[in-house]
Amino acid sequence: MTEPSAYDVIVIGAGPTGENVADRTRAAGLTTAIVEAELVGGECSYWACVPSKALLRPAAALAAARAVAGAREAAGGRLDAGAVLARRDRFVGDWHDDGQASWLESVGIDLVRGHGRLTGPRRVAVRTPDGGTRELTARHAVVVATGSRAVVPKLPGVAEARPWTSRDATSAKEVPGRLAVVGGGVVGAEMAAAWSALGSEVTLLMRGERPLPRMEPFAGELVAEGLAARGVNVRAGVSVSGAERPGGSGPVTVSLDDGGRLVADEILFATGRRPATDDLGLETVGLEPGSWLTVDDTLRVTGVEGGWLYCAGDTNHRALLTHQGKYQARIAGAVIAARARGERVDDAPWGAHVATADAAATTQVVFTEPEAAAVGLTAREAEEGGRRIRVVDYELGNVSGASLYADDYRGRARMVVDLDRGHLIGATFVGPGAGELLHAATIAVVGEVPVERLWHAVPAFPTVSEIWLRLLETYRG
Ligand SMILES: Cc1cc2nc3c(=O)[nH]c(=O)nc-3n(C[C@H](O)[C@H](O)[C@H](O)COP(=O)(O)OP(=O)(O)OC[C@H]3O[C@@H](n4cnc5c(N)ncnc54)[C@H](O)[C@@H]3O)c2cc1C
Ligand SMILES: NC(=O)c1ccc[n+]([C@@H]2O[C@H](COP(=O)([O-])OP(=O)(O)OC[C@H]3O[C@@H](n4cnc5c(N)ncnc54)[C@H](O)[C@@H]3O)[C@@H](O)[C@H]2O)c1
Repeated sequence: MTEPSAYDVIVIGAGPTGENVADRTRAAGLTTAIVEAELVGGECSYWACVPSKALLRPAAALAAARAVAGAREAAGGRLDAGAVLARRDRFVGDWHDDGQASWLESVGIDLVRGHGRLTGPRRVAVRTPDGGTRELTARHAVVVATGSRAVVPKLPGVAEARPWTSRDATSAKEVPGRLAVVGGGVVGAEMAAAWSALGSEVTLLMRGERPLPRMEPFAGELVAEGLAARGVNVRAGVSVSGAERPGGSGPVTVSLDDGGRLVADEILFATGRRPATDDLGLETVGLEPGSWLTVDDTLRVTGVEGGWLYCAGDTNHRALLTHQGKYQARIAGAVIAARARGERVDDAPWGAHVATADAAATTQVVFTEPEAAAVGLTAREAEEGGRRIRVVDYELGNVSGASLYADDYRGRARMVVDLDRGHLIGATFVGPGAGELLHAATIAVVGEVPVERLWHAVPAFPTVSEIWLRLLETYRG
């Protein structure tokens, strides 16, 4: 038997999070191996963020031109679905990871291809593609960054009906004639928007009243209106009870709990995620296989003796977003390096070694038409957390910059101010291009900038950012 390869740090999973942890630990001088079972770059690069945004962007560009008289007349045609899919394919490198793998090599991170499993404290065994096993040991830390997988509910006939998950919805090579989308979360809303723009007849089936239930209610309302205006049949308050695709081919018949039926060519389940931890050897270190891993603010998994196990990205369930995973990765890399060198860990809120923003300032942009962008707490979350708040709303269409940006611009903004602390703790912007308004709000929340000081941050005329002036004027009364 060959000796295990010894590293300072082993990262399991080379998605955006794993790559960034490895980059930080090797930059700190720690020898680092990264284990990847599929493609370096992870779900985000090949079956999630990147292909979904590549599918959505052409529709947004066309909608932007159509929203301006004069340009509208030049933008009368339909999207070229073939060209959109080809552009998506280029963005995902045709599902090859050579570029990302050679970047790992160029910076001195060892890539071990195969499925990684913990076999005990600081030990990882990798089942390699040639059927062999490689044993690795870590002097300082093992980091789990294995991400998450789509959940498909166990309903009668659904598995046999070969449903789409987000992987199929982002990698499909043809536009289905009719697409049923189950679930009104972010994946459901974005994929309904993308495929309807590409020519599918889309029905969005949601259990709740509106899409995007985690955002301010007006976000879901405006996004539902936007989807309906673009031809999506948005059906609220309905649950799927089963599906049937006789012989596994041809159209799928979807049964609904109100007794109704729906026939589609494909059915997408966009019904949430589960952690990719079921075959990870968690039981060998006293943890529950298949569970989300609980971490402290330094990203160290709680309840593991010796404190050598870390978890960042989707798998810790703090915020299932690429940019938050990468933020956690930067923090985890710094913490592991500090502990390895025996340095003091700066774990006060907003310190160098804690992911404080996960709880206080998570950001998200939903790339529907209109876009919905949010940072920090919603009014409801703030109230449930016992904060004394003031909520200020303003119609984005009443800002001159917005009316120049698009005719009949429709959108809304909200800021949530903590009255005891005197600064923003949340903000939401919904409207065409609203995603680009978000970072100013993020800086105000993270910087805890007093509202009175924001009065001196003068937005340029005539930009949509003048929304800030209007929100502050409304706040002052
Ligand atoms: C359709 C869709 C669109 C999205 N759009 C956005 C967006 O626009 N913006 C955004 O911020 N977020 C978006 N997300 C969320 C985003 O994709 C995830 O938050 C992100 O991918 C998480 O990164 P990660 O590195 O934690 O995990 P992943 O990207 O899932 O990477 C984990 C990696 O670990 C590997 N792995 C798993 N188990 C093992 C093992 N045992 N051994 C070796 N390797 C293993 C996997 O193969 C994978 O490569 C989207 C998600 C979906 C589904
Ligand atoms: N632009 C972005 O930032 C972006 C885009 C896509 C995904 N993501 C991230 O990926 C994660 C996964 O997204 P998602 O949309 O799959 O999950 P989600 O948890 O956001 O939404 C899933 C939705 O499905 C519903 N649902 C669950 N079971 C159901 C059932 N049996 N029938 C009907 N509805 C059901 C839930 O009520 C929920 O509204 C999210 O946390 C999101 O943050 C981000």
